[in-house]
Amino acid sequence: MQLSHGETVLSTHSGAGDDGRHADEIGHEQKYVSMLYDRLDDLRRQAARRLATALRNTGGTRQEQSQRDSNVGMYAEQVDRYGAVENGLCFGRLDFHDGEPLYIGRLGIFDDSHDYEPLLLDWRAPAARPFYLATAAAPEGVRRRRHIRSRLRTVTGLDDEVLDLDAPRSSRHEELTGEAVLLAALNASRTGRMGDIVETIQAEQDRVIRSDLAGVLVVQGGPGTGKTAVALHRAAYLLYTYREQLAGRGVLIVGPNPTFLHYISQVLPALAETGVLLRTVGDLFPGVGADRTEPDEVAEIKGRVAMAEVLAAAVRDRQVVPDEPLEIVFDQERYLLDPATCAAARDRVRRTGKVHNLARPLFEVEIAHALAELVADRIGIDPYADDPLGGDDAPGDPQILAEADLAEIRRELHADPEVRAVLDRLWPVLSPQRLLTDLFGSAERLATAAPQLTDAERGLLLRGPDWTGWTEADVPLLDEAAELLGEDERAIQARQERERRQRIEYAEGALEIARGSQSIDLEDAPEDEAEILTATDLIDADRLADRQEYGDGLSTAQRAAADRRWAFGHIIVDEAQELSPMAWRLLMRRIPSRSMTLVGDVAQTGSPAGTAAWDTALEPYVGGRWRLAQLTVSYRTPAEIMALAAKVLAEIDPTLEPPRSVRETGEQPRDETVRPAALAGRLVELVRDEATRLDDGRLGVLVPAGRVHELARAVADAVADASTGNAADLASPVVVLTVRQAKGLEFDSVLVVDPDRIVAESPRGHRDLYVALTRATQRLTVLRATPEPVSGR
Ligand SMILES: Nc1ncnc2c1ncn2[C@@H]1O[C@H](COP(=O)(O)OP(=O)(O)OP(=O)(O)O)[C@@H](O)[C@H]1O
Repeated sequence: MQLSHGETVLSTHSGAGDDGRHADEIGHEQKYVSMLYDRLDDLRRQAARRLATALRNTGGTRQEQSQRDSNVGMYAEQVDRYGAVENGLCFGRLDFHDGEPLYIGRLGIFDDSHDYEPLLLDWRAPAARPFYLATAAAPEGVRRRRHIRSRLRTVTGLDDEVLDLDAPRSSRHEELTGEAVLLAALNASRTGRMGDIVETIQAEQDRVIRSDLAGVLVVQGGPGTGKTAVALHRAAYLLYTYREQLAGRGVLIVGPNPTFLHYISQVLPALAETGVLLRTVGDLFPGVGADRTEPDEVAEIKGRVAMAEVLAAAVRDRQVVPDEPLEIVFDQERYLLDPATCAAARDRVRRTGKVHNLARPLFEVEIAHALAELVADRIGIDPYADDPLGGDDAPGDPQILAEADLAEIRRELHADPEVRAVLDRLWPVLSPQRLLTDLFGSAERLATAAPQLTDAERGLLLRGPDWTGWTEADVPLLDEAAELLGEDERAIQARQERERRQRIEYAEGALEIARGSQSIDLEDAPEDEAEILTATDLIDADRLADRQEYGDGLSTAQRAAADRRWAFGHIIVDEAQELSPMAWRLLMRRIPSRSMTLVGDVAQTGSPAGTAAWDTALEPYVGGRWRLAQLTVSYRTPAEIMALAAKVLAEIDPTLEPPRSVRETGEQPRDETVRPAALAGRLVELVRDEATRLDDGRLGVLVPAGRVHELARAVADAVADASTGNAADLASPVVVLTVRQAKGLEFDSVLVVDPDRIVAESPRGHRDLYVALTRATQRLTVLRATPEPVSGR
């Protein structure tokens, strides 16, 4: 392994075979690290004990219950947090020219017997920053940066960098920190799950991670520059730095697909942050699972911003004025409600500016009023007469009496089933689902609501009568419709019930944690403590859930997930270039403060509805008020592979610069061409061959979408444990995916099959190929079925 660039540090490695001095140093660090683990154990026991006590406390006033509930949440979270940092608790040490050394780790531990001196600094604390930023040229007072390697609780090695321009240099790399540890991490076999990079965050990444909370930050970077890693560490950093501000509102991370979310799902828990909500856009309409797929061209139309107008028109279209007078039988008499009356009622209600469902009661009043006048006419009540009932002896004010009669008639009309049926026809209460189902199920409705689309486009939107379910592109439309319609009571009640169920789940989780702590701690807990811990059995999840209702939002993520109108404290979008204009609208509604981090690469846009320029996507929401950070170094893709990918990038846009690879492998990508009929056979041979070289790593086979079933079957027949599809198990040694499914993922070795077809399959085909070619950390093989070169189109 060679480095692509130079560096100004001295790197010494200690481990097996090291001299006595290193052994002493390892022994010294081991002592310190063991002391930290003892403290961690104390903290964990203390939190478990407090959780048990809080759980045992029942009764009291609502306010007391609420206080206890927040304690339950807080201690449960602490138990979680202390458990999460078990691996690699302390990974760094800074020695300064003056003063005491600082140890850096996954969380802060303080010495309560010595004025709360830090024993271990949280990596996110400002004082820990030189660990990531100090260089020989700008050492920030640091003399030596030490990476402490460990397995479980044992220190296994040390990597030191002396930040001294005059020190002997072991490499030429100018910009890397913790080079040896970094390269070890980059060369390690992939596991199918993303790991954290907290030990080796690089300076340009650190600046993004610690950028201010406010405003929109766009992080643009080529493949493998660590955008996803940075996005996740930024979430952890923001929660640490702005905990007060974010705890109640929560942080949402949006990713491109469920496989990707699964791939990254371990990172934040390993950083002891569990409260972040990970979702795809398709998950963001509570109660709807977007599990159907549809052709790209349909998704593209649904993603257009014009769909907002289409939906608004579709709602207006449901506020009906009949062509003919409507006959209503009330109290055995026939009445005719004429179109002009309906139109006047509709216009008056529209003018109030209320959204459709919330305006329906106003429309009811208008129509009941009009009908009541017809009824009054017939039975001879004259609201304007002095004595509407005509009797000389009628007591009281005749006008008041007339109004009372009219009000009574209106009430009866209101309750009358026939009148209600008319109201439902003229101004139906609609759910977003109903509006969309009716719209996409009717050519006439589409023609009325979407004159700006062509016949062919409307034809693409039209669904057959037995269509059920929703696609990802439907979700922003449902959300838009919900805004236009307003929520009716039933939806609110259903949501409250869902929230209650989630509180029960949360409470069950808290009880599990308490019981788990009980079994860990009982061995060495004094007897009375064991008493306290077993008290958790007395509380059931249902009761705890009821108490949570008045709690302070410790299940923020769950509450946010169930509430369409939740306003988050911060939103991070990964692969943000894939969002359609309608998806942007949805997300912006979830973040009125516009505190967002958007990471992506406009050169990798695969979705036809996605964006090719950040300013176009953001203009409608923040104008030009967003800041851009660029990541320029690729940690994933070795230089040899990047050189090949760069040719495809030039096809996409010759002005775009590929990222600089941080390393070379010395192995050129393989390129093979076979006759089309021989492709599947040769693929199987290559997969078998690669599988033997994999060691413990993973092979990704990336194929054209149009051939995925056929080629996945061929691979599955040839090797055991191959996985494929939207729910592919990335831990399998061999995974067969389309490029879309492989977005954001990486493998030790990658086989790109039939690149020409990948390019031909979509208008963004070159971008797809660029993504495919940049997924490998070690080896790349391109298998073609045509004689054309990869970049030759
Ligand atoms: N500072 C770092 N230390 C160790 N590993 C790193 C570092 N930065 C990035 N990596 C690793 O490089 C790989 C690529 O990172 P990541 O997936 O975040 O890149 P990306 O920019 O999101 O790529 P893509 O655009 O292809 O989705 C990952 O394995 C990640 O862990």
